[in-house]
Amino acid sequence: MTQGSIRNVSDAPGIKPPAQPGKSFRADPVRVRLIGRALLRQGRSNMETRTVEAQLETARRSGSPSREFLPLSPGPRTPAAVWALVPLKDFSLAKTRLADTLDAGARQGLALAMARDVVRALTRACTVSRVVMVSDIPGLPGLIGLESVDCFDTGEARGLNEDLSRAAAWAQTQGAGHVLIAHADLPHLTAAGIDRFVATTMPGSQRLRVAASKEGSGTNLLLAPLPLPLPLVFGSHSLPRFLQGAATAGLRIEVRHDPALARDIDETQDLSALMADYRRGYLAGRATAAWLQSTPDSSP
Ligand SMILES: Nc1nc2c(ncn2[C@@H]2O[C@H](COP(=O)(O)OP(=O)(O)OP(=O)(O)O)[C@@H](O)[C@H]2O)c(=O)[nH]1
Ligand SMILES: O=C(O)[C@H](O)COP(=O)(O)O
Repeated sequence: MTQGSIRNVSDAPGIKPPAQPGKSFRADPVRVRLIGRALLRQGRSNMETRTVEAQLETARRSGSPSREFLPLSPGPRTPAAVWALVPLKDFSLAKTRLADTLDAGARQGLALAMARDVVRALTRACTVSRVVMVSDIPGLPGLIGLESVDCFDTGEARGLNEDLSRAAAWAQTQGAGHVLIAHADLPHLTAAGIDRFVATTMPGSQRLRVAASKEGSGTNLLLAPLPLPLPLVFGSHSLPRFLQGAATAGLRIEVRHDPALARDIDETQDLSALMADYRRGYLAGRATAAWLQSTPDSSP
């Protein structure tokens, strides 16, 4: 596509037109910036889309070694060993709530970048023994590009909670004492923040701990003993449901409202805040920063 062919927002690469042209377009600063960038960079987003797709295609071709779990190297286990589980759905299906702002290729790129950052932070946390991605994405370890990360291959789609429950049960058979479930859309996550969250886990403790999302209704992190003492209920407004589940089971659950753990990226306004943080140098996630940096007018 050439510059001359971009006539309006819907022609701009990487950006979808607002659902209600005019109204939401004017009201939404992040969309304005994104559209401005798209007009400036013209075909670049298409190029990025191809880059992400090329990576995905390469991963697909190489495939996961099998539908079985990737081999894990044996290591010392203690009853308190905390294993991180990061659920990941197909990147082409991710971040649908950003569909009014970003096209499919851009959403894939952002989802992959944030996943890399979350996984990286977990691998650096002293309190986490092992990091396992829970997914059916072929070749995922290669896509994430980090060593010492494992993948629990979920096989056919069964849904987030079922996938995580099975991964948690398997982790227990491998020696995990606790699981730390971390969603993949937390680009502000740092090893220090994770260690602060996990630090006081006691061997054999039946307590649960959750990190609330910024709205206070979602569950960004869950630390739970194994076997899981309550059913997983991730999804919309999961936090009150976790609290209810713990109350029903007579379990103690601690809710942390830590700004460093609260900021998931779901909606367009989250993306706007993310860009503002990035510009002020307040973004921990390097891959997400690179994704933002790759737009010409976001450079300092
Ligand atoms: N393994 C697995 N992971 C999932 C599944 N559904 C969602 N996830 C992951 O769970 C986390 C929370 O996902 P959601 O909030 O449902 O989806 P999202 O892509 O972040 O955003 P939306 O598409 O806008 O809802 C993300 O890390 C997803 O990749 C699933 O069925 N299986
Ligand atoms: O339980 C949760 O909080 C989630 O599974 C993630 O939901 P969200 O993406 O709507 O915050």
